[in-house]
Amino acid sequence: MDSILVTGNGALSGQIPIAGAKNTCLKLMCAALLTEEPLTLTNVPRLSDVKTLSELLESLGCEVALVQGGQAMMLSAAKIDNLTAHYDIVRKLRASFNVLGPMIGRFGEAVVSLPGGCAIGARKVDLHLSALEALGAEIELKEGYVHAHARNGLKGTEIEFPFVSVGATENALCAAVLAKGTTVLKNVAQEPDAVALAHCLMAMGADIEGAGTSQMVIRGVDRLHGTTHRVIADRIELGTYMIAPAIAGGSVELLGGERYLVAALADKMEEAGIEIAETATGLSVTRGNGPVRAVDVTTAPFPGFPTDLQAQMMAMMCTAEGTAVLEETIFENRFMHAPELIRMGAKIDVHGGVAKVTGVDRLKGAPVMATDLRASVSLILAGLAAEGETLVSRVYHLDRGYEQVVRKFSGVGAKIERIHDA
Ligand SMILES: CC(=O)N[C@H]1[C@@H](OP(=O)(O)OP(=O)(O)OC[C@H]2O[C@@H](n3ccc(=O)[nH]c3=O)[C@H](O)[C@@H]2O)O[C@H](CO)[C@@H](O)[C@@H]1O
Ligand SMILES: C=C(OP(=O)(O)O)C(=O)O
Repeated sequence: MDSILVTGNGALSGQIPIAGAKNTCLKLMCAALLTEEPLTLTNVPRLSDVKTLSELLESLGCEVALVQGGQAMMLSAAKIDNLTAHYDIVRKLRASFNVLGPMIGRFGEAVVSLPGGCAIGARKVDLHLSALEALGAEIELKEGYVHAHARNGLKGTEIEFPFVSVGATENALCAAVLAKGTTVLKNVAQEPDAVALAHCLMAMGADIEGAGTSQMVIRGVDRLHGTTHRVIADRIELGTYMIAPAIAGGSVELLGGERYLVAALADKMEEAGIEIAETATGLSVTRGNGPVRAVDVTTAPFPGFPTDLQAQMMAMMCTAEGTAVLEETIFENRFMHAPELIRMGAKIDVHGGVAKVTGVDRLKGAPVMATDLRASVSLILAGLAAEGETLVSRVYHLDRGYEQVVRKFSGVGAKIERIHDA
């Protein structure tokens, strides 16, 4: 298994291009199953998750072709000949469970393994299933698989989610676009990923009102057609690289970054004393000479502070002035980076869903282990300003969500290299 070696190397300076959003792209790829016409995606991130989901779609009979060096993808679901999404692929990423909505919507039948993804909590799928049942699907759980049938097709209805779920919103939306009649989805996710999915579906002929608000009204149509859709910038990659100069010092421009994607993070970073400015080509982030102040953060659905940036924020707070309280409200087991940061000299107390981080002057490099995707990158961030060498092992987690991570960090002056396992 490869590792990444980071050596604290002082202030950063330069530009980092932000890739297309993983969590948007994966859901758009699933939506290709809704039509026999080709869906073309551009600004596709070159990530192992994209490759894994391509393999899953291919196993169903979908044709997937990458062009432009992997940055554009053509998907054709004209000849779907298998309606079972197998455990050996679905277990690798959570987003693969989102083939269920499109398959039941278009074919009235689907067998999908219960999902995997980062081990950050129980991550139930009850909301996905109850939404599909409300639309008329019969659901049975057998040997780790969801068996869904809608022999007479799905019928529009009103569904109110008890709390916000991005994945369940997206699965229900994809199932409803081809259902008979009108579906009203209440308390839906407003994450840019879910909004982008709705916009792509609308470009494919779906009739959807209210994307980006807490309620969506979907009037079912008979069929969808193909389109070309550009994947929006990855707000989590953007937020991660925004935090880099806040930890290491210096000034970095994030090309393609837009403030609305990371407003909750940008507000907190400004409160901590970091300067953020919108430029003609993206967002620039500068750490001046003053200290970084501790700021409290509570994760919440969009437009709240994203759970996917909590680990990176914790890395930033490790050397801030004062004590920061970080509260994780989305996933019950998402502080696995804390013990690793403590190995680097951080002062962190975790009790349930709350971590108290008291800033120290400097972290010290250490061998650390990546436990999940965002935890991995938080250790790299911490290593940027640590004294000596930080060796982050198990970087396969990182490859799921960060393309060309070594090139992007070293492009702004970080001392970082990938050590390939012999
Ligand atoms: C609201 C939120 O921040 N969602 C994040 C979540 O999306 P993802 O779609 O993976 O998760 P959900 O938004 O569905 O989950 C939100 C919460 O609801 C729970 N839940 C979800 C579905 C369900 O059927 N039953 C249930 O109990 C989950 O365990 C979690 O506690 O992880 C992604 C990857 O880290 C992030 O990009 C998303 O921003
Ligand atoms: C946890 C993530 O991915 P997944 O939902 O696939 O585990 C993530 O994108 O941060």
